[in-house]
Amino acid sequence: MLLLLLRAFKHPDVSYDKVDWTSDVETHPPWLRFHLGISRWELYNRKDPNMAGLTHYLATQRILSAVQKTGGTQLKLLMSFPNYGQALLKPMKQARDAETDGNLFYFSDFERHNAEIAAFHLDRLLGFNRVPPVVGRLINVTSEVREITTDHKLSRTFFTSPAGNVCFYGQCEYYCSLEHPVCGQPHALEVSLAAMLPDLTLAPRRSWRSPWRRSYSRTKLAQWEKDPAYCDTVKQTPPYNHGTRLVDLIDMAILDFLMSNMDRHHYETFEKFGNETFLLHLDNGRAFGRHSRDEPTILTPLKQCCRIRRSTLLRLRLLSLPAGRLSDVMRESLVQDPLAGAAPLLSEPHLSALDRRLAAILQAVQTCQHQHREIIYNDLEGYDGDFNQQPD
Ligand SMILES: Nc1ncnc2c1ncn2[C@@H]1O[C@H](COP(=O)(O)OP(=O)(O)OP(=O)(O)O)[C@@H](O)[C@H]1O
Ligand SMILES: [Mn+2]
Repeated sequence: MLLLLLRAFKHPDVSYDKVDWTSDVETHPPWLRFHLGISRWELYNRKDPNMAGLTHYLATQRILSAVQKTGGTQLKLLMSFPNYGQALLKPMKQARDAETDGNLFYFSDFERHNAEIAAFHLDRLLGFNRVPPVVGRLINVTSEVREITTDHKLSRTFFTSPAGNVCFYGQCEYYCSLEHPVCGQPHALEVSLAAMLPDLTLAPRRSWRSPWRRSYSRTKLAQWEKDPAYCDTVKQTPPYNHGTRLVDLIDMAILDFLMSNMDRHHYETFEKFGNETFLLHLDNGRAFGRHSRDEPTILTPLKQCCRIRRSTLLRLRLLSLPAGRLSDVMRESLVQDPLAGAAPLLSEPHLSALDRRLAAILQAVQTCQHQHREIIYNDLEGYDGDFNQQPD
């Protein structure tokens, strides 16, 4: 008892927990189990019982510190928990059902916290498992950011708005100004929290420029937009000329088309796994901006290359059947998020846009099948797994 009291005295509220885990997995916190479970082919296993623990952990752990995360262009915070776990926070900036202004270019769009959450669910339902787990959480910007931050550049930007809400804007390249505040109501703010990947010193990552990157210019077209045979060149260029890299890029285009994300300029891989590994689907904040129209150019890699993984095609077909329609399984999956109680994470028009876009992908595959003989990359050879079953 005395020992406990002494420990409490030595470690007041603001400190980290004493580390008492061993090499026994049972003693590991959820974030460490997540890190140790990363494989060459996926970021997590859909059936891993730790996944529920991890999301619950992110949604409920006491926040010990909040600092701005450098790198990238928009405001993000790095949150730390008492057991040394960390999460990347993106704040709510606009109402969930606000549609991106049609006069804004994709590179001027805000990031959306609900897009980060929905992208994690969608990626998992597609069987990719390449987005770090993300949950929604209602935080108190005063007690869980302002009062605990050691980041002076961040704390300097706090203010009380004319409406009486606590707001801040931080420091970053875009939208970090008094004109674009992030505001609580008056303290409560919806955010997304993504599990942090292992530290770069432990698991260095490589960043790859997407061959189908947009020009990020109002006037310039990218090469792929001018050359219909662009994929012929890509197919001959390492690492796209070997293994699963090209079909993985096409998987990523399929995910992006479904959620209308035009901002996939780069992607990352874990260096340790070399070129034979999955692609991380990080940064989905600009997805789900518009439900009333589709952006066909996002599907260009599929249309130009006419290649698709067999497992992906089977999953897409399954999700187009009335019994397991994508919009229905997404709706069901998203209600598990803690923020779903406030309002659905994706509005109905966004959900039905998923079904419409899925039909467009299957149509594109069919068009390919009329033009080419070998479009399917058989990644299921000798595999009698569960790809024909409903995703859960
Ligand atoms: N879950 C994560 N764990 C660790 N690092 C991450 C995670 N998510 C993103 N990052 C890193 O943080 C950087 C910035 O994140 P993100 O791309 O989401 O922000 P951004 O402001 O949209 O950036 P950009 O403007 O470059 O697109 C990424 O390049 C990535 O390397
Ligand atoms: Mn981004």
